[in-house]
Amino acid sequence: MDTDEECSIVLELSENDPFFDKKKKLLQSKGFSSKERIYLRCSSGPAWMNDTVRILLQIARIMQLNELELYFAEDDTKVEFYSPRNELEALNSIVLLTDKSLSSCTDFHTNILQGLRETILDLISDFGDQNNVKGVIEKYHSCDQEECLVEWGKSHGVKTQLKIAYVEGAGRGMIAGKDLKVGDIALEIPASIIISEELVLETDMYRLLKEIDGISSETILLLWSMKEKYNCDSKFKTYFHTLPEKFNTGLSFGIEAITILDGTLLFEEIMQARQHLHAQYDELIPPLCNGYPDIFPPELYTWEKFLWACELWYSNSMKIMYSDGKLRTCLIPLAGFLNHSLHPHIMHYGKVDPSTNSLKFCLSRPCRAGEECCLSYGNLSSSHLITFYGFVPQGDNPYDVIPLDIDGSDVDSIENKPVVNWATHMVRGTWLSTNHDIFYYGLPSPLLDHLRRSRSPLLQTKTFLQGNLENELEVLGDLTYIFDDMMDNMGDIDLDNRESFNWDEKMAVDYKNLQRRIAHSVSTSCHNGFSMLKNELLKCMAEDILG
Ligand SMILES: C[S@@+](CC[C@H](N)C(=O)[O-])C[C@H]1O[C@@H](n2cnc3c(N)ncnc32)[C@H](O)[C@@H]1O
Repeated sequence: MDTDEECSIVLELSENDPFFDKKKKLLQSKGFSSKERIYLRCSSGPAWMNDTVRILLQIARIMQLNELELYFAEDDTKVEFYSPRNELEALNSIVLLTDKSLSSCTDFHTNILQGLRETILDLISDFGDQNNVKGVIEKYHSCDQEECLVEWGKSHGVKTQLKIAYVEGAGRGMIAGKDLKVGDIALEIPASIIISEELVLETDMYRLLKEIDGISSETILLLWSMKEKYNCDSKFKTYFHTLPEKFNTGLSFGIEAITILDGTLLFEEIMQARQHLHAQYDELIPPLCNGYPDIFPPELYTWEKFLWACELWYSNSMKIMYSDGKLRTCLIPLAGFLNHSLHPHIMHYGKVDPSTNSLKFCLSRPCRAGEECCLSYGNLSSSHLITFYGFVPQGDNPYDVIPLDIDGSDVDSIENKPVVNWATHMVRGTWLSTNHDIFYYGLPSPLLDHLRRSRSPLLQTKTFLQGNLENELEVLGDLTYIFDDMMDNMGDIDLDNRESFNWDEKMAVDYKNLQRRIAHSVSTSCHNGFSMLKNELLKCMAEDILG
């Protein structure tokens, strides 16, 4: 921010950004550099604010891309939107920049900056309104246990603007008690009531477990929580009383649901996770119960109770950065009622504030009174959410990708242009793409470029020359083969008796339909591509004949 006559904001891509080169290239493709000074000139016409905001957002979006979004980001000026997460991060990053500038600018510039801030806040609000997935509140349930926990929390210093209620399809959730705006603290939890490894350090259990080679603090905490749940004198007994008796995650899927999943990515994910947990249980628990039954009473350390604790930690824990700079996996009473959304209100919550020694859940977008206030659990695919949390989020999940088992290593340069390497390749629903033109087809450019180069390393790509068009047809042919085969392997689902399905079978069917829809969209986009390419090839041949 300049303090002289010209008011400006500088957006700079950090050199420490792990994707600096890729983002710089994308910025350049849209006519920007990695450091852009944007002048805020109200004299430059009535549309200056909209024009300025559009440019600021274009740059901020690219700077805020994560790796997966970057893979699917099309180097095409038509693309204005990458993902809900990215949009909110980009808008919030501009608010942060204006706040910083406002704290150091002259009176002359205050109005301009405040005007810009208001405009961005309106955009954040509009973005939320357009994308709100309404949590339907089931008012008739009572939340006695939960109310006790709120009271217990308040007596330990919790500050909350949220109430607990039942939300259709998601169990309990947290609802705004009044209108909350960007930056407001919806919930504040003192570090003293967070369940972390610190609690266990002084116990006999810890002294024994720490001797086991390679045991993680997460595993120690998990074993501690299995016993603490039944400790009548536990400081956390009010918290443990509010936990469900059953979690219903993918880890507890029955054989029928698993059978439905045959041929899907989720099948592999659940099988691997279960094998891992069984191996861990067999290695750890019987020797502990046999050797130290006083500390590990066998009746508290059954396989079922172990699975319950695993599901608790997978679905309810958060990774928190403490003031000492250490990242700890924690259970956080009350915050554990916050549900996940693809359009979350709260995106940043993982750091203990050293000045208050508390964890603050601040809003990145407004939440109206009576609206469910949601978190982002992270950039997670539906298969991960089913396996470890037991639900499929509503709406289009940009992290639902199908990885492709092809060698990702690329040559270093082609046509004298440096090639940006990607170690792995993937696809997602092509309905998420805005560019279905020839040479794009709604598919990710890194994948297409890789397939083009591996078929024909020296061709000039994206040209209407016959050789290149034929190469494109072969690339799309390879992809169609992969995805038609995937759909065949998944088989059909008999949906006639869906209503009689159990919770796990329903989830399995929903997931299979999702993977099928993605594979089908890729196959359809390839077929549309074939038509475009064949038309161009015909034109090419006609021109050749006509000379
Ligand atoms: C941290 S807890 C949130 C509180 C939880 N609803 C409860 O009643 O205890 C995480 C669990 O909430 C549920 N959940 C969270 N977000 C959800 C969503 N968007 N849709 C459906 N269920 C959700 C899942 O069962 C998940 O394992």
